[in-house]
Amino acid sequence: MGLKPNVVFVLGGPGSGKGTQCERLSRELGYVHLSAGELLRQARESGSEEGALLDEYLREGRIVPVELSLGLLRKAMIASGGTRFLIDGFPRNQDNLDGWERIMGKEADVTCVLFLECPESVLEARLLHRGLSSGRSDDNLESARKRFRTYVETTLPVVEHFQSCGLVRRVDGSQDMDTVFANTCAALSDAMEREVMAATRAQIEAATDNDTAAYAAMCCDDATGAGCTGSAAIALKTPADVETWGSKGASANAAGTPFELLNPRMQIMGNVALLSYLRQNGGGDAGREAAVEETRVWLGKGGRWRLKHLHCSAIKSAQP
Ligand SMILES: Nc1ncnc2c1ncn2[C@@H]1O[C@H](COP(=O)(O)OP(=O)(O)O)[C@@H](O)[C@H]1O
Ligand SMILES: O=c1ccn([C@@H]2O[C@H](COP(=O)(O)OP(=O)(O)O)[C@@H](O)[C@H]2O)c(=O)[nH]1
Repeated sequence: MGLKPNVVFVLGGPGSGKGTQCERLSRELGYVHLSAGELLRQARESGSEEGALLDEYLREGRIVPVELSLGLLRKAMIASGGTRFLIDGFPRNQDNLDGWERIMGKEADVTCVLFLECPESVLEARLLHRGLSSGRSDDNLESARKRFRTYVETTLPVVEHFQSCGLVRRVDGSQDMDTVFANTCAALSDAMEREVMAATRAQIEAATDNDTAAYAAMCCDDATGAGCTGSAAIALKTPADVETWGSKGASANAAGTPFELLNPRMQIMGNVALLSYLRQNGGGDAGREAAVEETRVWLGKGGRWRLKHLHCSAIKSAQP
């Protein structure tokens, strides 16, 4: 099975700093940032037949039907080629949430919901200030107040829904930008750890399926592997490299061999993740059981996690 896209929803009142934080998170942590509002504004400008309708929705701060917003988001997700997304300003109401679950529920995993909390007075001041240069038809006092009401009435219940699922990470959005950024990074760390575990599992599954192309597609251009090859680090870039790596006995796999990752330890430093674990290969057939100590260094870049380095050392006897 391939790697499902991982999604972080970023919610908060109008002007709470969603776009500002997402832009920096995408740059520094390697996510693809998609703003539902921005995609709708682009669609409005594109001269499509929905343009006039969209203009009214945006000006009034009303939430457009999910078929439209989610259609744009889904198209942009596919076009990006990424697997790690910050989806900014969506889902904003029950219709959005139902649409997401119906259309994307099985296609993507929501790893967390980043929620920027900010009092209305701060939001209002920010939007009026943004209105001096944004050119947005909704950055005025009247629209701002309507958008805030919509946010309270329809978006907060969505946040409560995610809260009951244990997915919400709250951050005080009223602090200065650097402090908010540091707090959002901390709030995202467990979601990033889950992304890295999922990427690791997907890559090992590619190995056990002998899918060298899928394995290589998850590697950086300068990726290397070292350890039980008995030699210096070798390149791990192309499917042929992956084949060589496997033929040196590095992976101790047979096609479809089940495996377990025991005692995982992870450290995330910006867009670098370091993961060590004991891989127990099992299945019980033909004496292929073996344990391998592995360390994977992953780099979050361009909307994906890519393997930078793999070190492994086989343990001769898997059983204590
Ligand atoms: N922490 C902050 N402190 C002060 N101003 C901020 C902060 N975060 C964002 N802003 C400013 O407030 C305005 C709204 O931020 P933005 O990121 O566009 O919000 P949103 O996407 O939630 O509507 C922008 O002009 C932005 O520069
Ligand atoms: O999923 C979405 C996201 C945005 N919008 C519309 O786009 C506007 C602007 O949203 P954005 O997130 O860009 O800005 P914010 O209001 O958070 O500053 C909203 O008021 C809505 O009218 C929408 O209908 N559906």
